[in-house]
Amino acid sequence: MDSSPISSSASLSTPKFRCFDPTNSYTTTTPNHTPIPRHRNNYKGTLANSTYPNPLQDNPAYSVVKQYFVNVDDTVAQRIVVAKDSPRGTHFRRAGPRQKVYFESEDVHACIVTCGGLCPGLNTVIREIVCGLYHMYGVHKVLGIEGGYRGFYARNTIPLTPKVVNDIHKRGGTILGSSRGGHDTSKIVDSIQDRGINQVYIIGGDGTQKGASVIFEEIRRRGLKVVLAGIPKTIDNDIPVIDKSFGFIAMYATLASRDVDCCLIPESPFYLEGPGGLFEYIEKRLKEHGHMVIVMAEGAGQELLSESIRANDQQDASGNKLLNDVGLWISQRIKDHFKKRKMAINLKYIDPTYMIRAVPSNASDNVYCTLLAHSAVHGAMAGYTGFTVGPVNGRHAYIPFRRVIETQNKVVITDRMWARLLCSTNQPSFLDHKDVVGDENEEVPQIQSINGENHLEARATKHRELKDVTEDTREEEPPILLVNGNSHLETIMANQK
Ligand SMILES: Nc1ncnc2c1ncn2[C@@H]1O[C@H](COP(=O)(O)OP(=O)(O)O)[C@@H](O)[C@H]1O
Ligand SMILES: O=P(O)(O)OC[C@H]1O[C@](O)(COP(=O)(O)O)[C@@H](O)[C@@H]1O
Repeated sequence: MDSSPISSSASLSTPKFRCFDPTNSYTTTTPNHTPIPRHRNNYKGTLANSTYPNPLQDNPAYSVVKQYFVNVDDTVAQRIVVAKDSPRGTHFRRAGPRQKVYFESEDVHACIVTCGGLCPGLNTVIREIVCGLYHMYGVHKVLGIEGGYRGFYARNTIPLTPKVVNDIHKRGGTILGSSRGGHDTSKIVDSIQDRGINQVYIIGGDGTQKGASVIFEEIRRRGLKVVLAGIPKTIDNDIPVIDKSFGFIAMYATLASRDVDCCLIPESPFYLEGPGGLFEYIEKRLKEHGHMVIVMAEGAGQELLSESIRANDQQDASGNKLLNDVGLWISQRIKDHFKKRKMAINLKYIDPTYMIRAVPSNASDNVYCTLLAHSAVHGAMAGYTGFTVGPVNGRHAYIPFRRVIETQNKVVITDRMWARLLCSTNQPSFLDHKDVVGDENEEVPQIQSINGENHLEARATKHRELKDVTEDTREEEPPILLVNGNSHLETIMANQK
């Protein structure tokens, strides 16, 4: 029986379910204190007791593994660096196979859905959920829901077997299709209920996890014995708590490729004109090297657009704000600037969007996606529910939906990783030391989190007003490659050759 301190069996709200800590996590106050469960309300992070032996114990592939099963008491700490006598912080349930499982294999009827924007790796996750269920747990009823959330009530389904998914990880996109919008909680849960599904695997970004959380609440409200597992994907790294996700990010692509001379991201406001501005840097770089590559992440420099252009409150079907295409606007500003300075340049602007989003995943993401999928399967088989799986400080954990939807991850531009990028490109930071030092008593966040950077915005605005100070002419046309979106530079560079 599961005797985890974070899954107290003390309070039963219905005869069917055991009542659990709402976050599947707990917080300790001091190093010596016993874990204190948080919010002991009516949240249920698991179905009833796991009673069946895990079929993995008879699997020859795993019989060689010492201590293969994860102790039900094991947790993963969200904060691993803590000052003496400071709170220990939140702990999450450690992911992995349990000695006892909640479901008997033949009783499982699982389904998989992919939602939101495409991301390299979706097919790998689908493949590994199907193969994990089949080969590790002997589960043979797995259904693919086509076309995202709306597919639950409006589209077809595909039976998924290891044979069907065998090669899909070599292809981009998702074999199930995806969509934005169309989240109708009632209809989705009706469909889950009508089809007799008891394990739901939902792969998607922050919007998808929000949708999953609402479905989870409805499932609970109806008292259904259905587990819901979220697998996070994100092209823009905005899911908090987890160390990383699969997909591509302008910052990491820049760091990895070393081909980029300047990477512009929304978290780091920049300005065009005057000392320390983008134009000055472009000119310097072109004079030094004769060419340069600028990467613009989606959403970078929105604040540079005038009020009239920015007055765009449109949203996509999922409610995401539609961003303006700053890349095109900046391309024109760069051209105008150098024309005025009588310096000939040859600027090529490329917006790769789905060329990036729809490529197959790379080797490292394939392995990462496999771990995510297997962790989700182990959790679901053990009867855990309402979680997103992901690595926290390097160890996979089951993170309650609430934790991953309450905030958005951002790049912290006063962290070492952004400094590494600045160091690798040599681009200006668009900051002064005094902007960075700020309040010396301010606590450095341990994970990337939302931080108010308004002083940076103010400075960027100030510099935007500055005018050119020198005139110069050149005859050659040094090329600039401006790459927009969440860039996968290998693709871009290959397309250029
Ligand atoms: N707050 C929300 N509540 C319920 N469903 C949501 C919510 N936000 C997004 N969704 C649904 O999740 C799906 C994916 O969301 P979207 O924002 O397009 O992509 P992503 O998951 O990649 O961020 C869509 O079907 C959308 O309707
Ligand atoms: O590339 P598309 O389909 O136009 O979507 C753009 C949306 O996707 C995002 O880049 C987020 O990607 P995710 O789908 O990974 O959450 C948003 O920032 C933006 O709203």
